[in-house]
Amino acid sequence: MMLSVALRHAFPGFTLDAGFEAPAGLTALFGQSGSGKTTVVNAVAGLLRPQSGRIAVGDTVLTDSGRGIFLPPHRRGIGYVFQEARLFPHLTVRQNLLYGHWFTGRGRQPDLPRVVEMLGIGPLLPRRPAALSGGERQRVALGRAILSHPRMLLMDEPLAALDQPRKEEILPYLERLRDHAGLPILYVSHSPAEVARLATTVVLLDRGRVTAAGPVAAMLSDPAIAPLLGLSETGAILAARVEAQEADGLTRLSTPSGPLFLPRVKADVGAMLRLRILAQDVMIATAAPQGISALNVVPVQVRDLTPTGDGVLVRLDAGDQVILSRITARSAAALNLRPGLAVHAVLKAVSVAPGTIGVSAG
Ligand SMILES: Nc1ncnc2c1ncn2[C@@H]1O[C@H](COP(=O)(O)OP(=O)(O)OP(=O)(O)O)[C@@H](O)[C@H]1O
Repeated sequence: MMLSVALRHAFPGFTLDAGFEAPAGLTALFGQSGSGKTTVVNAVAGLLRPQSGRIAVGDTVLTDSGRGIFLPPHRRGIGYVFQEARLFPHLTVRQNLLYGHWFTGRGRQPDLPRVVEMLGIGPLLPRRPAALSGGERQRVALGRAILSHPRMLLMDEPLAALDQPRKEEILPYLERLRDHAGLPILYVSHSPAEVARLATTVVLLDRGRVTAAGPVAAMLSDPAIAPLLGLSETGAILAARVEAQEADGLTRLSTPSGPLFLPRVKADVGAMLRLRILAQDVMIATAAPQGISALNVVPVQVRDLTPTGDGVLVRLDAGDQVILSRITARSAAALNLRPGLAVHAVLKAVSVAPGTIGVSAG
């Protein structure tokens, strides 16, 4: 199942001219304020009829200006999750969950037990929304969206109204949805950390146009693209496998370029993790450093150097993965860094914050 979007719509002073494809998994629509994210979301939802364009999910055409097709919002089969969970206050959680199903279930059995289990909301079923925390409400809203048997999910900044602990509570459920729902999820976000943790595909919008799109690891490790998310947030993601929980509180991970050690990660041995390593937290050493406190020294090879605002972004090949490092131009010159040079990337164990570790499928 794939969402494909091609749109052109001109407002006075702003033209959206955007096309992208969102496969099953989570596609993050990322861009500055005013770049056109909401306009895309409204067009996909059927709240905006574009002057020209085509939007389809799999074989189902939602909008096709050429053929005069424009399905109304309630016939699009889209499950929505907004910033604020819009639950019915007078209904219990169970009734809220089944509400969408009554309208769109089309006779199918609701898969309530499976969804309740996936979202961990069993104990909440008899309660009303007023008796839930913000994070719990958002989990119920996710459940309601899934139980409406949608073709796709549309999430517009679903975590923006939550504080950090509440966000942490929801993220694992979003990961499960991403990996197990088998649906395209179009996810609007302002947050590079959320994109790095959740996205399978990233679509970058700038002034109404798609400036880059592709798989998350490639997008976040591309020195021409990554800084568009904000230079201080630039960082590659690495896939790693949990190898062991060690006695001194560290977790040993394996990557194609060797082991990594992190403060205890709550994950089972064998689990695959997605690590985010900010470019500003990576130092480069031309010789294997001795007598330093950093635990993680990874042998890498310089692929290229890209000047950025106030420094140089160095792309480092680590096995078949990429690490980005941001250093000063002076350091790059002093180390005589050049493509092909074998060096060591020094990562501080603390540079991988718990909030940016995600579990991913495969
Ligand atoms: N109905 C409208 N009439 C005129 N201009 C509009 C209309 N809707 C949106 N725009 C303009 O289109 C541009 C893109 O707006 P949009 O809300 O899609 O951006 P956004 O990326 O979602 O921004 P934000 O992150 O701030 O929500 C803005 O310049 C906005 O003023």
